[in-house]
Parts: sequence; structure tokens; C-alpha cells
Amino acid sequence: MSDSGIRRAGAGENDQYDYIVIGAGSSGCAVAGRLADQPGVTVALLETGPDDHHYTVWAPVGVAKLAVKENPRNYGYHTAPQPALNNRVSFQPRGRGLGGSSSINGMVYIRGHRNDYDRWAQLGCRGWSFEEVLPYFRKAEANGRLPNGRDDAFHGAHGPLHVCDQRTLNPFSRRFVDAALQAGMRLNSDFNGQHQEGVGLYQVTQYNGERWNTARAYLHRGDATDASFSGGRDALAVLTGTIALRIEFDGKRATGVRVLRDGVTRSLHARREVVVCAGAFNSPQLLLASGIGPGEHLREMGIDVVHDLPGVGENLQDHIDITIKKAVPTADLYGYSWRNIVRMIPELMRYRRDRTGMFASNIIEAGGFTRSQAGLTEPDLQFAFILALVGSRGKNAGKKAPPGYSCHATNLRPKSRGVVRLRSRDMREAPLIDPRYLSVESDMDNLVTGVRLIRRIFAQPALAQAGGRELMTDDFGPGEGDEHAIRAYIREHADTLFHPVGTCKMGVDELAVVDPELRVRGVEGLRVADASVMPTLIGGNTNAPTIMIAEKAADLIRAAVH
Ligand SMILES: Cc1cc2nc3c(=O)[nH]c(=O)nc-3n(C[C@H](O)[C@H](O)[C@H](O)COP(=O)(O)OP(=O)(O)OC[C@H]3O[C@@H](n4cnc5c(N)ncnc54)[C@H](O)[C@@H]3O)c2cc1C
Repeated sequence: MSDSGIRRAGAGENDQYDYIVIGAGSSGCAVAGRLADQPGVTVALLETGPDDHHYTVWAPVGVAKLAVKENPRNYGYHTAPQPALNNRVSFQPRGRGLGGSSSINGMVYIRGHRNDYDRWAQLGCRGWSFEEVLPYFRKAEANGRLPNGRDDAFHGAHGPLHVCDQRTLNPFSRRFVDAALQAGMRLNSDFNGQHQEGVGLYQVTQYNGERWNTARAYLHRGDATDASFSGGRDALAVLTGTIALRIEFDGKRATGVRVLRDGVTRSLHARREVVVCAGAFNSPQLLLASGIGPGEHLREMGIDVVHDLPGVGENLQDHIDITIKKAVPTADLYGYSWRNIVRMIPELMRYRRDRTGMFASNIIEAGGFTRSQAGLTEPDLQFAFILALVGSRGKNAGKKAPPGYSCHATNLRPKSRGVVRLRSRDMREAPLIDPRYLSVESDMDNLVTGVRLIRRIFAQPALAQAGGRELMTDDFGPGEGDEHAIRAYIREHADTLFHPVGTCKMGVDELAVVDPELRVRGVEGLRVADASVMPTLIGGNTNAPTIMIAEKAADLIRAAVH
């Protein structure tokens, strides 16, 4: 692993590029890779963290190690204390290094509901309705399910992002799907097809049993050992260990980026544009540190105002989520017991031999979408069935959980809105993150329904026959469970599902940070293109939608010069 140092990559180490892309995460790799594929164009991709050539990244089960606490590939942020969560501080994993959060995420491939994008268009985001973004989802995707390698109405066969079914299905994932059917849900074999609702098996961003992060997809051209990091492209310089400290301006025009690398600070010049892809926490942080944001906050932090843009850092939205857990003493699930540890030895050999078995699993193989009440136009709850007991994270991580399973219920469209602000002008410091989870009381309501539905699914024969003991729900009492006790449980245990968005929102209103072409309003030569531009949270996991945004951004940027 190399955390610092520019690796030679085509365009090599220069002071000038046509485009400078900041952040090599889900979006940044895609934007930079696509731009660099144009003839005669040079691109620099700046990334604070290290490369992604590490077994914890490409072996899917590595997610259990990478996601739960701070490490060289995970910033491991923490929120401000959350009043509605009994003042708990929430651990916020964020990927650091090539691939960004796509290198540490759960690999679940979900696009959200078509209505989500139609709503973006209704909010004034012209060009972002479902029919208009679907071609970009398909362009990105190489779905292993397509017979004859031909695109169909919903899926792409030839994009750089591999999407496939799980190679080895855990028997408990099958049990979960059967139990949900027994509880009355319907089967859905493609959550990204015509309908989202139902229960089934998730497709994952993997290929041949290995994680397919965006670095592998868009930079390395599939080669896990790509020493150039750029897939050998002459036009693309991939600069790891390089932190963008601030965007530089000439008046209101972005002209380049001030960077810190190997302890040396210097400026890189962008002949055409700077594209910020630093994610929902760091993109607003970088704009603020560069003098773009609410004037009062900037002055308070001693930063010269380049442009007073009140929406920067506002509108933080995240999926709040509650988990029910059941301890089950079996070696088919993940957890710590002698039996489970012994089981892992042949599983490791199996993975090394043919990339199948328990090491090839993302541990989240099954799930589904449902409506918490009749009359809703689309599902408002998502389930994710985990083949382990979800343990503590962040500063509290480390306690070894026994084998078991868990199920998340996620409120897909919470109304609570939070904020990202600066604690310091220095980009090496963590920003202040305050999601204000459950600050709108009604955000709790569908989680209560979610808890009840999970327990109903757990009680069906397909899962109940496996035995085990539900944890921490004794207070609920019999049947549906006491609502007061369930609400208290949610306050004590609800947490993020890791999908922050919206802090540089796209739109046409006062608080919009970028316009529908992703240009930062009020300045020139600067765009934001990552999860932070989503005006509203989509109903599902956010990796595929972020990659869709990047694909569209690359087209918008290319179109601007023609
Ligand atoms: C633990 C976890 C599990 C998840 N599971 C799933 C899942 O199963 N399915 C799904 O669809 N989504 C999942 N997500 C969410 C999804 O991965 C994110 O929404 C998506 O990756 C966001 O992409 P991004 O490009 O906006 O940001 P990121 O991918 O986070 O990329 C931002 C990049 O910018 C870099 N950067 C930041 N600041 C600077 C700077 N100043 N200079 C240089 N570089 C900088 C960072 O190091 C990082 O590499 C998960 C996320 C996490 C954290």
C-alpha cells in the first residue's frame, strides 16, 4: 500500500491539466476515467488515501473489517451527539483511497425507485427524470445475468461496472427469503427492473467473486494489480496521497487546486474545469474551505468569501435504520466461536481456489422493499438481512459477537435534515457532521412498522426452525410488541445505513449549490459531481445512483466544450 507519492500515470506529474478531479471515490473514478478516454485531454485525479490493491478490498468478506472502524481506508468520522438518539454519537465510515466508499461498502447494487428521479425533475432538475437517467445506469453496468451479452430495457451488458448474482448463496439467505414469503411479501427477482417492491436476493458489484469498486471498473480497466492506477492511459494522472486543501480562484473563476503531498504544498492548474467528487461530507467541506458557502459561517471561520452560497453543507439527508438481531449457534453464519473459526479454514482455501464460499459473500445477500402502510405510491422501507450479528462500530468496535443473523429496516425517505460545517479551515481535520437523525418525529413511524415486520419474518417457520434467541427485545412483550418499548429501543439503537447525500444539492432554488448541469452556482469552471448533489435521498442504496451521476457528469462536461 502506498499512502503517499504520485505514481506515474500517463500524464505523469505536471502542474497543469485540462481537468482536475478531486476525490477518487465512487464518482471521481468514473468522472476521471470517462474524461481521460477523450483524445487529447489530460486529467489529474487527486486522492487523499492509498491505492486499493489490498485483499481486504477485493475479497468481499473484507467489508466486515474495513467498514466498522477507522483505518487507512476509512476516515471513521463521528457525528455530533444526536438528541433524538439519546445523545449518542453516530459512527460514520467513509472510504479513503482509490475507489473511496465503493472500496469499503456492502456492494449491494440498488438504484432506487423511478419516482425518486421523477421527483428530482419536478424540483427543477431538468434532465434527471428516471427515463433520462436510466441510460446512464445502463451505460455503467455489465450485468452478468444478461443472456447473449445484450442490453435489455433496464440493464447494461457492456459497462465497466460488473454487477452479478451472489456466487454462493448462504442457506440463511434462502431461509430469510422463504420466511418473508411466508409472512406475506411477494418475490422480486430484480429490484432494479420494472418493480422495486418485494423480497429477494440482492445483486452485487462483484466479478468472479471479487469486489468491483469504481477504481477497478474505471481506472484499472479490471486489472487488480494495475501499477499505474490509470489502466495505462497516457492522459490520466492518478495522484494518491494527495489532499486538496482548497480550490484556487481568479476572481470568480476556478483556476486550480492547492494540494498537499509528501509534506509539500503546491498548486495544480486546471485549464478547463475543476470537478469536486469528495463525497457528501468532504465536498461541502472543501467548498467551504475554499470560500464558497454561507458568508456568515465563512467569516466566523476567518475565510475570505469568494461567493456567498447559503446551501453549501445544508440539506444533509441520510438513511436512518434499526436492526433486530438473533443469536443462532451455527457455523453457517458469521461470528466468533471455535466452531465458526474452524469452519473458516476450509472456506479460506475454497476462496483461494475458486473465489466461492463464505469469503466471496458481502454478508448482505438478501433483502427487500415494502410499504409501511397502504396508499403509499412506492415502498418506504428497505430490509437488509445480515448473516451476522451487527456489532458495535467506531470507537466501541472490537467486541466479538457470537454467530447469528440481523435484519435492518431502513426509512427510505426521512424528513429530518442535517448539516455539515467546518470545525477548522484545515482540510486534514474532520468536518462537523450533524445529521439531526429523527429530529422530525414522524421519521420514527415507519421504523416501528419495520421492527414489527422483521419480527414477524423472524417468527416464520423457514427461519424459526433454525432456532436461536432474539436479542434485546424482551421489553417488547408478546405479539406485535408494545409501541412505547419499540420507540425506546429505536432511540437507543437506530443508526446510519451509510448513505449521506444532499449537502451540495442540485436545483434551482435559493439553497441549490449546483445547477442541473452540476455547475457551482455563482462561479465558473467548477462542478460538483457525487452523492452530495442529490437533492433528495433516493429509496435505496446510494452507490449505483452516485455512479450514474458521475456518468452523466462526464457527458455534461464533455458537451460544454463542443
Ligand atoms: C460502510 C458503507 C457501506 C455501504 N454499503 C453500500 C451498499 O452496499 N450499496 C450501495 O449502493 N451503497 C453503499 N454505501 C454507500 C455508497 O458507497 C456511497 O454512497 C458512495 O460510495 C458515495 O460516493 P461518493 O463518490 O459520493 O463518495 P466517496 O466514494 O466516499 O468518495 C470520496 C473520495 O474523495 C476523497 N477525498 C475526500 N476529500 C478529499 C480531498 N480534500 N482531497 C482529495 N481527496 C479527497 C476520499 O478519500 C474518497 O476517496 C455504503 C457506504 C459505506 C461507507
